[in-house]
Amino acid sequence: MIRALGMMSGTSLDGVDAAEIETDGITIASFGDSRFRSYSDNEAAVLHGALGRWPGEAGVDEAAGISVACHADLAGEFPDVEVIGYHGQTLAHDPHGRGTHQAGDGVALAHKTGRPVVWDFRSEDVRQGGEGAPLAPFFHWACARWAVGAGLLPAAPVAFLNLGGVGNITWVDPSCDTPEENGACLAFDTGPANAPINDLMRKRLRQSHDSGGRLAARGRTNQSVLQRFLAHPYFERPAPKSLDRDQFVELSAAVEALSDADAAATLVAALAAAVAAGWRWLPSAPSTVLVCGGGRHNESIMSALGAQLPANVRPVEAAGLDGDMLEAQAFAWLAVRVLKGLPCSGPMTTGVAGPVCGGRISHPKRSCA
Ligand SMILES: Nc1ncnc2c1ncn2[C@@H]1O[C@H](COP(=O)(O)OP(=O)(O)OP(=O)(O)O)[C@@H](O)[C@H]1O
Ligand SMILES: CC(=O)N[C@H]1[C@@H]2OC[C@@H](O2)[C@@H](O)[C@@H]1O[C@H](C)C(=O)O
Repeated sequence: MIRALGMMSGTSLDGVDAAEIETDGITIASFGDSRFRSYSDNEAAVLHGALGRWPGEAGVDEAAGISVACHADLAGEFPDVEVIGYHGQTLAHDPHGRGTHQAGDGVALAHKTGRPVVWDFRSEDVRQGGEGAPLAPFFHWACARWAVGAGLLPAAPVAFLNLGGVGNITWVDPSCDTPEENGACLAFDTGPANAPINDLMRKRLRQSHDSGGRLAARGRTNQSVLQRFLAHPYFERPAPKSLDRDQFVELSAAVEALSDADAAATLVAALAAAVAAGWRWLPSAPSTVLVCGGGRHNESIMSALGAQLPANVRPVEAAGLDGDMLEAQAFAWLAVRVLKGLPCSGPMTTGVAGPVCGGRISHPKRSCA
């Protein structure tokens, strides 16, 4: 077993999650400590300013520097880990065009932390024709197996719905022995999740998010905005498929004329309707949807999902897991898979032709005695 630290800074741009697990890259032996470090206003402003940019473009080096500094800070709080899985900050994602761009530098992080760093998890999948995202699905398989083993889930297909800046869903059959085998997983990004809500709150009310979904709870969904949103061709595309953070900019533009509460309510309804629109791509209807990511703290989102999905909608804590740290844990687990040469994605998670290992391994500089 290897003690690994995973660090994830997601598309909601709120900060960096760090979590430790012990694993052989297949089984989860134990979950360890975790921490969150939020971005300062200045860091968040620089990262927001660099969204949509590619390596070499203005602001990208500064964003990468912020990413390395924040991650090095956090890693210092986990002195016992043997390897670090470092996702980096996604600034742009265009898998069938310019590629995928996670700002950061694993070489610099390895030097700063003195630990081997596994990073650049998505590029190889994209290079081989895949979406490069989502990558947490194989870990969802490991979590489902862990929860079944602990008697917290029945050995039946279940879905994990992650609500970060963007939403992504994984259908998992925990009776499969490997995540890459046919029929084990099916995954895709569902649509926008917290990113447009956060953007609305920041722009109109100078708040980072709609705490508890209280603003949305006071509003009414604008049906014509919702119907226009659902006419987007993305929903007709079969899975696997992935999204860039701001691929649905027209949704944010469409709520501009609405009151604060109606705009928030409409964005929540759009999130839930997007998940419901993706339901048809699942191999079978799961009886339970386990929700992870910050969106599960938004009660308006949870009740909209409960109303729209033909399944029990529960926070992932119902299966003994930590919904705030699942993605960071995923990159710890994936780092160990990369070290062992095991695949991190496959045809049913990113649409790539065959299983892909991906990731780069950077070692700290050795000083000469
Ligand atoms: N108490 C809360 N009430 C409402 N929303 C919340 C609450 N806590 C967190 N959130 C939402 O969840 C977001 C953070 O979610 P999370 O940490 O899962 O995102 P991420 O890791 O950036 O995303 P991604 O999955 O896209 O990589 C916040 O920006 C906010 O929008
Ligand atoms: C390109 C990119 O960073 N995508 C993120 C984003 O945030 C959620 C969703 O879109 C998912 O596809 C992915 O993150 C998670 C960790 C994943 O790869 O599974």
